[in-house]
Amino acid sequence: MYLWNIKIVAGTLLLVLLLGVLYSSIFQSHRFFLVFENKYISQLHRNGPQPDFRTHDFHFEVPDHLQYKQPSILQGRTDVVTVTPWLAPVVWEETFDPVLLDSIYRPKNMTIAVTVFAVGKYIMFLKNFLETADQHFFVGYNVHIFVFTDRLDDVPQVKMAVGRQLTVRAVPSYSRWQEISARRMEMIQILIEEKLHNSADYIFCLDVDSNFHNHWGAESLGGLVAVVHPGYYEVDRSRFPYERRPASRAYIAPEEGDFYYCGGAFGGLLQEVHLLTKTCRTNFEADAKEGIEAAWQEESHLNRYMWINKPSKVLSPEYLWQDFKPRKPEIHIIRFSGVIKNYALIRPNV
Ligand SMILES: CC(=O)N[C@H]1[C@@H](OP(=O)(O)OP(=O)(O)OC[C@H]2O[C@@H](n3ccc(=O)[nH]c3=O)[C@H](O)[C@@H]2O)O[C@H](CO)[C@H](O)[C@@H]1O
Ligand SMILES: [Mn+2]
Repeated sequence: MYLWNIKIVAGTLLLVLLLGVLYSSIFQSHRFFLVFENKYISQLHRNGPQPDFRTHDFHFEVPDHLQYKQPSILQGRTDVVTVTPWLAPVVWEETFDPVLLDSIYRPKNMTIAVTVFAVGKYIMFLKNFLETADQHFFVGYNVHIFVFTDRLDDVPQVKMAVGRQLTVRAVPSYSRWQEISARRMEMIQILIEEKLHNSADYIFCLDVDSNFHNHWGAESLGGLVAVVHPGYYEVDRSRFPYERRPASRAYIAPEEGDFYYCGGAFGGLLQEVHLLTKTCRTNFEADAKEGIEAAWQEESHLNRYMWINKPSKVLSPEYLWQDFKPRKPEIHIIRFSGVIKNYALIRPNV
């Protein structure tokens, strides 16, 4: 009888122990999951409260009897890759027909918003940016350019074609160029929430120290649009200048990532760019609280975002070249390109 009691007590203890182990393992994994979610926010509130964005029709109707070159699935560019492994188009010259695209998109009467920051001495780049945009960027569409600057009196008067408008927003200046560049995410997020969500369809966020040289139009439209950086498309991903410290929310491991994308040009539908900017801003600020600034500031956070949230359209380096780089044979046209600049003369810090 005594032995029987000991067996019951031992059995009960064993059961309690097993339940304890089970409980703590579930609790721990749950907690780990929460910490992970918290630390590496890849995208905020896709299903949560969002501004009331415009709805879109993706109906591709063309006028009767429109004349254009016969499409082929056998002939076309063979020197470059024109689709990603997740089946997003990669846009290169000669992969699209601008006449056909305009006949689809122009009747939709959409508005394309553009953000461009000209803080401190970068105001010197604004005139050429605006003038060349008028000549090459979405010609014939409604284009609304938002200039963010701390030098309101120095914004140049530039004549713009019918259907195009410019709005100037005052922004503070920061003492470090890294901060000026990175804070763009926050300001674009706020612009979309306050003003754009129901008055534009697509948005492109561009560097001011760049000029347009050739057509940039409807072929670039997509849900989430990224540009492959001209300096890294021939480089193994382990050598991309991604943020490599695991402590940062922009971290990407050497064997991870798709392309190295530019911080100087990205865009897409307003709701997509809203999520991107909000997520990058949140992660940038959370890193800053822990004393970390990613290797290339918001560009590093953008690269992590685009790795997790694959862009639906990828623009080739034709869409952001660099003037100091000799043109490569695969680059048949340069549409937009960064000017050569003297960093020591124009940045507030070195
Ligand atoms: C071509 C490209 O992808 N460029 C990116 C690259 O370096 P960049 O050398 O192109 O950076 P940058 O000096 O052009 O700064 C980015 C942008 O911030 C604005 N600005 C900057 C400093 C200043 O004093 N005033 C001012 O207005 C301006 O719009 C400028 O174009 O890495 C940066 C990381 O931080 C940004 O992601 C840039 O977009
Ligand atoms: Mn730049």
